This record gives sequence, C-alpha cells and structure tokens, in this order.
Amino acid sequence: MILKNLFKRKPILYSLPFLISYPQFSNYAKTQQKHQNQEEQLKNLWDGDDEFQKEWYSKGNQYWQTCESNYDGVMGGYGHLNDLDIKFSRYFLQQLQEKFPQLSQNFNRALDCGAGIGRVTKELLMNVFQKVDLLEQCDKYIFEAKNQLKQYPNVEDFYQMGLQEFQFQKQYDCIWIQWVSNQIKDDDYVRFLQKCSNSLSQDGFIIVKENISEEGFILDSQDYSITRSDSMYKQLFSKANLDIILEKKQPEFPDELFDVKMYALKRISENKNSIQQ
Ligand SMILES: C[S@@+](CC[C@H](N)C(=O)[O-])C[C@H]1O[C@@H](n2cnc3c(N)ncnc32)[C@H](O)[C@@H]1O
Repeated sequence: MILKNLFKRKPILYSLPFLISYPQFSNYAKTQQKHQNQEEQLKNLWDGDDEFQKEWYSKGNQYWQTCESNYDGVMGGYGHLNDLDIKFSRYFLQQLQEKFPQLSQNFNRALDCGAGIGRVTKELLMNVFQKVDLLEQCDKYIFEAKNQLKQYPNVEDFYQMGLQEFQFQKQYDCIWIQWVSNQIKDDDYVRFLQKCSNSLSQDGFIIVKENISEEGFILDSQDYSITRSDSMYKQLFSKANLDIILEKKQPEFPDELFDVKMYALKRISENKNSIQQ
C-alpha cells in the first residue's frame, strides 16, 4: 500500500528531489510581495514546457488508478480514520446550521466533488441531503461508486470528469470538495469555485475539507498534488469571491499527519457573520 501524501505531514521523501530542483519553493511567503512571488513561481511551474506540467491532470489520474477501490485506497492507507473524519464533518454541518438556521431549510441537493468510491456520499451526504450527485474523474472509482450506491434512490447522477472541466447542469444546496482541492492548479481551482458559486441555490454553501501545510506549499511529484497553506487557500477563496462563514480544524487525527481544515464558503457579502475556532 502506497502511503499517499494525503496523510503525511512533511515533504521529506516525495518532495525532496523537487525541492532540490526548485529550492525557492521551500520558503514561506509572509508578505504580499512574497505571495505574489509564490503565485509567479507556481504559474511558471504549471505553464512551463516540461512534461511534468503538461501532464498534471493525466498523471494525477494515473496515480489514482493504482490505488485500491476501498477506504484505505482513497485515504492513503488510513481508512480506519473514516469514522473520525465523518463524525467531525457531521459536527461541522451541525455547527453551520446552528449559526445559520436558514441553511437547515435547505438540505435538498448536494454534489460530492472528487468523490472517489463515494465514501463521503455514503457515510454522510446521502443521510443529510435528499439528492446527491457525484463528480469523479477516475473511471475505476466511478465504477465502484456506482456499484456501492446505485441501489440508493437519493443518489442520482455520476459524472466522470475532472473538476477543471466540469460544467454544472443543476443548482446545489451544498457542494462538498474533500481531499481533491490539492489536485487542482490554482487558476483552474478559482474558476471551478466560481462555477460552484454560480450554481448554488439561494442559501447554498460550499464545503472544502483539505490537508493544510504549515507554511508555503508542498508539491508531490508522485501523485501530482499540491498541499497549500491556510493562507494560500484563503487567497484562492477570496479570488473566487467567496466568504468563509465557518472554519475549523479536524481534531483527533494522528500527529504525523497534515493538519486538515474545513471551510464553509458562501458568495461574498451575503453573510458577514464569519466565525472561527
Ligand atoms: C484522496 S481521494 C478522496 C476521495 C473522497 N473525496 C474521499 O474523501 O473519500 C482523491 C480523489 O480525487 C480524485 N481526483 C483527483 N484529481 C481529480 C480531478 N482533477 N477531478 C476530479 N477528481 C479528481 C481522485 O481520483 C480520488 O478519487
């Protein structure tokens, strides 16, 4: 079993060669100027001629084809953390409802993005929302998700596609983006979030649950992912005109793992009562 970067804390093994080739990536940008430099570096990296950049998404997909179609496979060998993950996500949704009671009227349709084998849908979303659709680019995982979920009447459409190319066909009350933001390049991610924002119902919201680096970003040349810092995510949300209405850190995960954060997002200026842990 390959221990995917999803659950490793530091870029010791995979990223070391990369950090050596791109030493500037190891510095954290604290000032705005440094943030701009960082953006510039990423842009150069992703726009470069190198095969690595051109094949970002196809190589990422190839990586997922090699992983098993089970909880361990989609959780980097940490399938046993499923219950803790789901328990906290459920609590986060409850907190969101308590702070914003109008949301509780509105749990009709959700989209599970980068859904894998449908773990989050099965364990959480289909128990909370009346209808759930899944979006996932890996054919092997979509196949397994259909197998697992097709008997449930509230699971509706399975879209096999990358987030970066998805065109929304419906309105959603919740768009759930868990452990897939790190596979998407900055520009594509902002565009995707904007499309999400335009496809939300009146009181709809976006949930991002993702690994967070302590500082700067960490590229993984094995699975073509980028682990971003909290401040980098906040910049991207802001670029997509999204407000953070609730944010919390996942508790109780083992120390060796990356911090995992949850963000609830809404279109900017719809709700000014931002709350933090
Ligand atoms: C770490 S797994 C998480 C799966 C699921 N969200 C969960 O928590 O169980 C990452 C998933 O993202 C999918 N993925 C990777 N890149 C993607 C992309 N560009 N568009 C859509 N899905 C992608 C992978 O195939 C994989 O199923």
